[in-house]
Amino acid sequence: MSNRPYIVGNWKMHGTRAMLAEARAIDRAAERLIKVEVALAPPSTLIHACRKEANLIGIGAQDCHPADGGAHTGDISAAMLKDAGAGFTIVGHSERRADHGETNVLVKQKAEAAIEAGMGAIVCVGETEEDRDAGKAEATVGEQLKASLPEGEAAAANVTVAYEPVWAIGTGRTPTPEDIAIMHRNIRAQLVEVYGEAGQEIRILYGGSVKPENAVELLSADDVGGALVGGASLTAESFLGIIIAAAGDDAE
Ligand SMILES: O=C[C@H](O)COP(=O)(O)O
Repeated sequence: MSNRPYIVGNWKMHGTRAMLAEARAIDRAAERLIKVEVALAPPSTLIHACRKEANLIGIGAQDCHPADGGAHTGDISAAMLKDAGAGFTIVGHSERRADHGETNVLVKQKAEAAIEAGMGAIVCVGETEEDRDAGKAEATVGEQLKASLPEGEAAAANVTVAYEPVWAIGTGRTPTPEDIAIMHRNIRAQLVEVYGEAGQEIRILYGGSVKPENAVELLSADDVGGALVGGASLTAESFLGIIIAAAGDDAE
C-alpha cells in the first residue's frame, strides 16, 4: 500500500466544461504536494477533457456497466471509460445503490469488469442511520463488503474500499474518529480474510462531509488511507484545502 494519503474528489452530477479550470488548478497544485495522491472522478462527459487538462492527478469514473458492450442504451462499459482516460472507477456508491437499486452482486460484477478492463475499482460501503441506531452498522458494512468485493488474481492489487456512512454524505455530520477507526478495523480484518496478506495493502478511504476544516481530524483516525470527497471537491479552493490538510508538514 502506498503510504501517501489518497484523496479522491467525486464530482457526482456536477460539471460542464466550465469546471475544467478547477481540474487544471488542482492538477497544478498537486505538483507541489507530492506526499498526497490526488484523483478526480468527474461526470463521464468530462473524463476525456479532464485527462487532457490534468497530467499529474488520477482521473476516474463514477460508475461502469458490468458488461463489455451490447444493447444497453445509455450505459458505458469499463473499457470505454478506460479508453476515454479513466484509470479507475467508483462502484457501489450509496447514491447508486439507493437511486438505481444496485445490489452487492451487481457492485461486485462492476468492480470485476473495471479490473478486467485494466482500471482500479473504488468499492463503496456504508450503513444508513437506521442501521447505526439499531447497532447494526458493522454487520451491514460487513455484509456489503463480503458480497461486493471483486474476486480474481488482480483484485487485491486494484481495489480500494471507501467507507461512507450514508447519513454523513452531504449532511455536514460525521462519525467520530473513534467510530471511523472501529469500522476501518473491521473492514481491514475482512480484507485480510478475503485476500490474505494482500488485504493489508488495500487502502480504506473515509467519505462523508469531509471539508478542509475537519480533514485533519478525520484523516487522523486509525487506518484511514485517504478520503472520498463530494461537495468539497467541486472547487479547487476547498479541495486543495483538504489536500493540504492531508499533506501535513509537506504542504509547501
Ligand atoms: O463520494 C463522495 C461522498 O458521497 C461524500 O460526499 P460529501 O463529501 O458531499 O458528503
